[in-house]
Amino acid sequence: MGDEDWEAEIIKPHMSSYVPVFEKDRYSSGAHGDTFNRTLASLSEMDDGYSRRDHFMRSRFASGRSLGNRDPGFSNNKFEEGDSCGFWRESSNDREDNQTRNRGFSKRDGYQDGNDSEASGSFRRSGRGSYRGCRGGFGLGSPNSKYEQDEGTQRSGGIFGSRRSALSGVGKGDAYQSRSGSGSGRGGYKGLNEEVITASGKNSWKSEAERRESGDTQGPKVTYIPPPPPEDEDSIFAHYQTGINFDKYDTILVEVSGHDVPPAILTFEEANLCQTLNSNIAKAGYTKLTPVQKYSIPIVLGGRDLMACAQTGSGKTAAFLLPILAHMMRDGVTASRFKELQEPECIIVAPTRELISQIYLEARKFSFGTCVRAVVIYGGTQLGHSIRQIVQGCNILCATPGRLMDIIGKEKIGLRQVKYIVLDEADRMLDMGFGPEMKKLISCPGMPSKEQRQTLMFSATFPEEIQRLAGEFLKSNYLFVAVGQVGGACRDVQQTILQVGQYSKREKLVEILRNIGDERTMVFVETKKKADFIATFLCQEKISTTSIHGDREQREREQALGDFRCGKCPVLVATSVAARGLDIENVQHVINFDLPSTTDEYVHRIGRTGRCGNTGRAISFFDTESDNHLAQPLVKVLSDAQQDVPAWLEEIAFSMYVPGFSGSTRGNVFVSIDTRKNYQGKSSLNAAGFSSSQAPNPVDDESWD
Ligand SMILES: Nc1ncnc2c1ncn2[C@@H]1O[C@H](COP(=O)(O)OP(=O)(O)OP(=O)(O)O)[C@@H](O)[C@H]1O
Repeated sequence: MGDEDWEAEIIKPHMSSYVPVFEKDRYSSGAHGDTFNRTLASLSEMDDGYSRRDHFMRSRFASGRSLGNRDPGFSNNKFEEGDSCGFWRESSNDREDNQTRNRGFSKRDGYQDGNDSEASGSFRRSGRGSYRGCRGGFGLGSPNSKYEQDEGTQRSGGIFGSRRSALSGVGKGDAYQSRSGSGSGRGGYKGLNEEVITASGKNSWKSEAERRESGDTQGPKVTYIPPPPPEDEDSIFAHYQTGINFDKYDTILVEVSGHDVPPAILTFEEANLCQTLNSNIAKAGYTKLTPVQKYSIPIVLGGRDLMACAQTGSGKTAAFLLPILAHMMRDGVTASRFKELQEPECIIVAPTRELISQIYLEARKFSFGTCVRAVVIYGGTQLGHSIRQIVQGCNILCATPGRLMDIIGKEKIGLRQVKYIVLDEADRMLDMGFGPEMKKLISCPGMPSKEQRQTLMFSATFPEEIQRLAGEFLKSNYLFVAVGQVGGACRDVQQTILQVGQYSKREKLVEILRNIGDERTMVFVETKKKADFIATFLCQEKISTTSIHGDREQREREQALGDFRCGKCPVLVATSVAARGLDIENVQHVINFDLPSTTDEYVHRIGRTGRCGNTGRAISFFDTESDNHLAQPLVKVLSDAQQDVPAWLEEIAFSMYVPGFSGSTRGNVFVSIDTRKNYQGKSSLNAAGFSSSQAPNPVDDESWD
């Protein structure tokens, strides 16, 4: 099911999330007296969860199960948090696992059971945030009575800010006002990436639409209207510089498999784009193609379906946007105008709100000066606002899955004209969490069949089992582009693994952050509660910190990202909701306070730094009490990325040796390939690219259609 598209906030009396109680002016961080305040007493209340889960639950890196909790302990410090082995027990809805856990790797451990965590089934996750400008279409301020109805018009800080400049629009004052879960009595908006807790306290697997139908709606409606992004040209084209390693992209091996592969292009000129697009590319500061762009642009221009896998931060967004826009321009797309039912030519979906907003801003940037109008809609915002954006005209619809399905259900979007569907973070979009929504999307009435549309999938990770599912969405002769090692970590990120026990993690974190100074750092933790807790703790230590996770309201999430982006809060504590896709300038460090449960998640997390040829650092805390099962795959990730592997880690990996783990297949967590090759055998490898491969036509294999 769905995404993060919950029009209504769900207020439940018995949510199991801990709700921190913030007390004004106790502690503060951030420039304008942002409150990140909570009483110590409240911290001591956090004993309702976070128990040790047995280690079977975390049996393997990449196993379908959540890898369990790491009891952070923290009891031997000035906070008294619950029982002695942990500061709280992890509640079933606290974990904010990401796709890979959701995905489940059923072949080995089976899919995770229903309500084990957010990772399971229908969760949604959200988050990614940050923004840059936008042009028409946003907001147009005044409420439209027709859609406004009783939804209210709350406005507050938003995610649309210039990349360079701080988010000017952020609402004041609440850099940290976390409302985890519902204990506050308001439940907080539940993103589509997040569990919904029903009145019974059970996780709900129903989509918002389903709940409405069944009368299972409660709580006030979401009224948040994101502020429009800046519309001046400078903001629209704001960008950061490519890094010293940008040119090294040329040396990465590229593999293309499939039939009749169009030759790669070497320059933007070769793509033969229209003048306006070329001018936008230049204004965006792009002078040279990245490898994924060299290959994907001609493939998409050639009308082919594509599954592309390239390292984090290497320009996948432009790799699909530019050729789609070029096609639309060539096909003589007409300016869309106000209509109750809009029929976009292109639908782009991504798993989190902040990511889809980022993609929207890219679409707006590249379509600047054309008649193509891009629109973004996502959960956690007022539905009427989404509708108002759409009815004004929509050629490219950027959406999170749940809001998209809601809008289609409301007949504001017709699908007959759809020529392009893009799944960004495609492995996430096809896993257990979002896969069902995506299937619904392609079987919606009016949606052109896969033979009549172009379907494009992009990600840095592409597990084989997900690739197989993707066959349902793609024409049988789709092409598979693998830049470098599929699912491999970006080599521009220097990875360090530190042995840190759970009781020492906070101390170590503070030590590292003090050394880092003001450099932008993302700290990943495993649960929403812990995100609150660690952010609070850091603020108390006078380290300006904000946080993002699925229990924060959308406005808060956007503000948190804005504060992080502009440097007001140089530390962002995040759950996996922020692991994918966020493209924030100058994130120099990623710290895995808790290791994630899968290598895919690890790769995405550390990919928030070291982007676009820039270098970055990732430090991960490895707790030998709970993380030993991760040693083997970690060694693999490190060595594949040509990083130093600590001897102690190798020893643990050796001691945990799993017969059959070769490291070369994705039993295989790390390396995926075009799964069709398993059957067909042929492909070719190109250095820096310029040849391509010819695999037998997959249509020959019945498992592929
Ligand atoms: N050819 C290029 N020249 C200069 N900058 C580029 C080029 N292509 C992309 N970029 C910039 O590189 C950054 C990363 O691009 P993008 O977000 O598309 O990466 P990605 O591959 O989608 O990453 P992730 O896997 O993390 O989602 C962006 O700021 C983008 O504007």
